[in-house]
Amino acid sequence: MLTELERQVLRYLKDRGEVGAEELENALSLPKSTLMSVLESLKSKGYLELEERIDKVYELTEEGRRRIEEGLPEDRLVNWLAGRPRTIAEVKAFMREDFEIALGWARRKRLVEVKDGLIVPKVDRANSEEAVALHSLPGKLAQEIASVLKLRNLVKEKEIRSLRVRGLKFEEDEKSVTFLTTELLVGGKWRDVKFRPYNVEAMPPPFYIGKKHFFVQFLEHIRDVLVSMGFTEVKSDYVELEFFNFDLLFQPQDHPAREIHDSLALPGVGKVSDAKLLERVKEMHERNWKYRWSEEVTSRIMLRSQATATTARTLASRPTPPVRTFTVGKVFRYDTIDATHLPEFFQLDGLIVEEGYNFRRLLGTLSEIFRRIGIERVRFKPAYFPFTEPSVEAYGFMEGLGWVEVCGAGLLRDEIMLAAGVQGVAGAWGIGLDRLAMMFSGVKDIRELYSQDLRYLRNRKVSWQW
Ligand SMILES: N[C@@H](Cc1ccccc1)C(=O)O
Repeated sequence: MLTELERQVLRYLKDRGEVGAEELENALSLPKSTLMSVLESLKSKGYLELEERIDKVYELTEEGRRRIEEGLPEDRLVNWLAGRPRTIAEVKAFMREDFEIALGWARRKRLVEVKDGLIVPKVDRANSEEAVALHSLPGKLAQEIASVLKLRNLVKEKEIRSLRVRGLKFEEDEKSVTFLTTELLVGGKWRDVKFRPYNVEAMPPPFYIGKKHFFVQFLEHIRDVLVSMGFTEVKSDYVELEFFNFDLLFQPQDHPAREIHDSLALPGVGKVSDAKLLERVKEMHERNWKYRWSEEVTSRIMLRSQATATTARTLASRPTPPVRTFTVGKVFRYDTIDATHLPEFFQLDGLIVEEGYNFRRLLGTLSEIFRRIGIERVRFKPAYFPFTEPSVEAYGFMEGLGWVEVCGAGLLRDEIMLAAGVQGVAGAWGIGLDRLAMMFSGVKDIRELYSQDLRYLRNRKVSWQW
């Protein structure tokens, strides 16, 4: 069965046989894309043929446009002479910079000859065929004249593509049968009807099954990696006391990270419920940093700026070693949004507390995490964090990107372990997850990780391999 549009096209073709697609487009006032799909469909059903044509047309160059206004130099020369011979000097004075061209072409075309220092016209007036041709542009040109004009840099070639539509059948094929019915079978009528063939190449409509956001998939993959290494996930709230975000982590109260332009303060205050812990932290700050520690500052609330705040809370719960916990969560920092920065992003922070844990084992733990994430080559560099000693930064090698900073880590300071009242040696680390996700998914703009555009998300994939 043909659609109404297909029938319309056939009706138009019936009287004309062959037309240009552009003509059809205008006659039926259809958008080009619609017309094209109708034509393709009719073609596949054998109603018409399509032929793409490439026509050469010519158009004026800048110079061509100027010449056509003033007249070609040789024509101007002849028309100025108006049948009378003139001296070369006179002609030069009139033609100026066009003298050579004018004389050259006029002689070649035998419009003038040069005799005894005079330029003698052989015709009274000139209007060369080139000038006539130029006036007809843009359009087609005869081969010889086209090559002359091209040589004189007066025209340039342009290709115009067009589609010719040639009708083959103009009446709709007799109706074909799609389903074999009992009636057709019993009556034997199936012998006479025409069956419509299956088109096994037809594209089915896309079917979108529900799936997780690719960034969520990535975060879950990271969780699986940590769980596979014997870690337990812990969580805490976005709204955090400065106490856990900073003080318990040995970050002094005048530390620049605590400034308003770095972390996001919230109105109101909270309370540290463990008075003894509070007392020990106060003592730790005053003894080591030598300043008057303020309980007011530590009670302020903020959007946590590092997932290490969750680690601090884990320590404050005084777990008995061995401890292996991690947290995957959002953190917040004041920042201007661009392709690589957002004021909120994800961190993975981990904690290991064990008897006899040490720095070398920490480096081993980190290498193993990265190996399981898919980063085989890791390098370490000394670093500084207020809460760890010694501290390192880890760099992972990624194809096409080189060495990329992937993590900060270290052994938690004794001061912190003492204040928290936890036995053993603790290794801690923080990994920025957004950048890793960008690298694994090939996303160039961090904002895409948070995209809610379904059309975009349907085609987004993360691969766990490089
Ligand atoms: N919290 C640190 C990373 C870190 C975590 C744990 C130990 C050492 C470093 C950051 O955000 O930069």
